[in-house]
Amino acid sequence: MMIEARGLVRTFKTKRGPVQAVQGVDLDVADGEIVGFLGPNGAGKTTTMRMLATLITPTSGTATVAGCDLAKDPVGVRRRIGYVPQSGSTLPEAIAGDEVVDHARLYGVDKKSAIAAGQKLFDELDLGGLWKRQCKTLSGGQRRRLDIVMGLVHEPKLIFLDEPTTGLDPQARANLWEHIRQLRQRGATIFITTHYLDEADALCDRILVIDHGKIVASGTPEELKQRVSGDAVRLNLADAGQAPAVTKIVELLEGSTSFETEQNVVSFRIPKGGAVLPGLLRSIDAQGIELDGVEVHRPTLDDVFLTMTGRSLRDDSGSSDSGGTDSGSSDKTEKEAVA
Ligand SMILES: Nc1ncnc2c1ncn2[C@@H]1O[C@H](COP(=O)(O)OP(=O)(O)OP(=O)(O)O)[C@@H](O)[C@H]1O
Repeated sequence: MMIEARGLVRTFKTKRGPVQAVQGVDLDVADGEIVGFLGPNGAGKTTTMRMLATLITPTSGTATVAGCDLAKDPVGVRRRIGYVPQSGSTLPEAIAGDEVVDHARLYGVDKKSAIAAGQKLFDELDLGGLWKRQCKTLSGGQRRRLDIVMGLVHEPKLIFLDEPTTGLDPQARANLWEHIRQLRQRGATIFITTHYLDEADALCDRILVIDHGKIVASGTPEELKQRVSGDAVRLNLADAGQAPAVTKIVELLEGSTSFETEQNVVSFRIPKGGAVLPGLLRSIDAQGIELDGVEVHRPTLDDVFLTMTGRSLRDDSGSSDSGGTDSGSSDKTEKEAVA
């Protein structure tokens, strides 16, 4: 197991009283997995990740990360991980390449290897030609990719990525996905938070959903989608008058729920909609009822979210870095802690 956490709790003291950001999280991440950590704003994702990356200490609970005990050997954990914070980790005045090399050297990489590894990553993440640029002159997307280079340059076996694709254009996102897949192929384990559900769906082997500081669901994207809502089926009837008869047939199907009729359309949800369809069509046909069309929609991760948390993840938070937390002030802490 690359990460094994039990009962992780983190409470923040604030002027308005304690904030229970993480309230007893158990999680396991196997070697070589890409695990997506999803949840609405303020759910506790960043706090959990920062605990696992040794940047803040848990109020209680235990964890083994990359083979080292989080409490007893935080230095061992730090040496084996890469962490790309939401808020970025480069200094505006610094030269991009220098930042990368300095960062790698903190992890014991010699200068020559650090330059070679850094420049290779620059090429792979479309930063070619920017090695000597001051960080503040880079575009937002370039700076984000520079953050990612910083997290990868020392070739960690476990990589924490906190919303790595926020602020990237679609092409850069796709490029980063490809890169993440390659990292996994080389044996790395990836723990990633994202607000983009399509990203989680396409990239992650497994997804953990957190809400109000607690894990509320865990599974492959496919399992989660099946478990929560089932497929949505819409039957277009040639004659709206047949809707009650069709509804009766549909209600008899095992696992069918959420029946709705709107004029000549009967809709419902059912697990594995594609598999029940042939039998259903035969039953409808046997009663002499004519259909104009049938649609089956697989549930999306957003459906999962809505069912699990009562909130949609598809809000506008992906388009800004706000998130409402202390991302500005955490910058320094993260840099110091890693150093
Ligand atoms: N340093 C802090 N001091 C006080 N409260 C904090 C601190 N850091 C986080 N919190 C609070 O803890 C809760 C969880 O925050 P966290 O940043 O972990 O959520 P998140 O799931 O990462 O959210 P987002 O998607 O917006 O980044 C929030 O209510 C947040 O305001």
